Amino acid sequence: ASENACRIALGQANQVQPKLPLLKILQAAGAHGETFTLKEVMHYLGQYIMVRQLYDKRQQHMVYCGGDQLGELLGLESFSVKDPSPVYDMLKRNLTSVTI
Ligand SMILES: C[C@@H](c1ccc(Cl)cc1)n1cnc(-c2ccccc2)c1-c1c(C(=O)NCCN2CCN(C3CCCCC3)CC2)[nH]c2cc(Cl)ccc12
Repeated sequence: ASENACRIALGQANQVQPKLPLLKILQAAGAHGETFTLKEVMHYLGQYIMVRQLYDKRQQHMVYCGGDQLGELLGLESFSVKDPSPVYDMLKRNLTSVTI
C-alpha cells in the first residue's frame, strides 16, 4: 500500500536485522547500525572475507573459513563462492526481517 511505497521511496524497504554473531562479523568489515539491505549484508561479508584474507590467493573462488567466526556461522571449513547456497542457509538462520 502507500506506506510501502513511502518506505521504498525513503530507501527503507527490505531491511534485515542480523543476529548478534553475524552483526559482529559485518561490523568487523566496517558496517555501522543494526539493520541493512541484503545487498549491504553481502557486500560487508565480501569485505570481511577480503580483509581477513579468507579466500585462496590462487583459487580466488575458494573461501577457507574454518577457525574463523564466519566458519562457525556457516558450519563449514570452506566453500566456493560459485555455490552460494550455504551462505543463504546461514543468512536464513541469522537474519530477521524488519517491518517498520
Ligand atoms: C558474486 C559475489 C558473491 C556474493 C555472494 C555470494 Cl553468497 C557468493 C558470491 N562474489 C564473487 N566473488 C566474491 C568474493 C570472492 C573472494 C573474496 C571476496 C569476495 C563475491 C562475494 C561478495 C561480493 O560482494 N562481491 C563483490 C565483487 N567481488 C568480486 C571478487 N573480488 C575479489 C576476489 C578475490 C580477489 C580480490 C577481489 C571482490 C569483489 N560478497 C560475498 C559474501 C560471501 Cl559470504 C561470499 C562471497 C562474496
